[in-house]
Amino acid sequence: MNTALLSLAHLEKRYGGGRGTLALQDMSLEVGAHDFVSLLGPSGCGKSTVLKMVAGLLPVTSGRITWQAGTAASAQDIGFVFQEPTLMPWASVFDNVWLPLRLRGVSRASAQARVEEALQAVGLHEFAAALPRELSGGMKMRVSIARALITRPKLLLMDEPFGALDEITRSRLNHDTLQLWQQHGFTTLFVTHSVFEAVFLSRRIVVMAARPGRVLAEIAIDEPYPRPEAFRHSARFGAWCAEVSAALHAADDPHG
Ligand SMILES: Nc1ncnc2c1ncn2[C@@H]1O[C@H](COP(=O)(O)OP(=O)(O)OP(=O)(O)O)[C@@H](O)[C@H]1O
Repeated sequence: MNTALLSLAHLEKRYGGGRGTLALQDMSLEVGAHDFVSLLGPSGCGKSTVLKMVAGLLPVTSGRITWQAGTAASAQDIGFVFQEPTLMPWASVFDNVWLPLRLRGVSRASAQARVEEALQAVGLHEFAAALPRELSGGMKMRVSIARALITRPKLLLMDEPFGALDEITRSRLNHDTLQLWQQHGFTTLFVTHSVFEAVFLSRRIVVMAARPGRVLAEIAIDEPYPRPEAFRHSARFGAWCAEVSAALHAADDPHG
């Protein structure tokens, strides 16, 4: 694998003190530069907790998060895409994407070329003046991705970004996410409940279980990129999905 961008060592998270929920137990993971790693598991296995700790939004209870020298975990190095697009409803697509630069003091005029480039990258260059309510769910998510990438982060954190979309839009955004990832060279840490989505996208899948949140297995999806749509319908895809599903169900929780 490439040099590690980020390494998680024996991470643990307990919410609410000594007797609180053990949200994550003993998670270790190396994320390489330009890696695509998915965290896959049922609700409550601690996937969002991991992303929030990596983003520095939540303190770890124990364990360590280490960044490769020279890639300090500043907000500038990390882009975050949530399940909800979280756009400002009163602001145009352009102004939503400009926001992270604006917060850094970059004027609208100076940001123009970069915002246009980001909108072009997600296929929304004709919608710069539109308001969020004029867009479909998939288009709103594209705006959210453009906003996350506008600062050219080294690491893109995606927390179930396509879970609320219809299947066709979801497939298209899977494809476009891989294209952006290949073109721009950032690292992606992606959270999903979907075995199919994890297999289609990832170089590696971290399979997790709940109560307590923990890692069950790490599976490398040894398939070349770019991954064409035909990959989804191939026997190899089916075999990967079967392997990942088996790992996921190894810890079947009768109360789950
Ligand atoms: N702020 C909090 N306070 C207390 N418990 C929390 C908090 N946030 C999450 N938890 C608990 O920690 C565990 C892991 O939650 P987390 O949201 O990380 O899981 P997840 O795998 O992302 O779930 P989902 O797929 O439903 O988003 C769950 O049991 C959850 O109830």
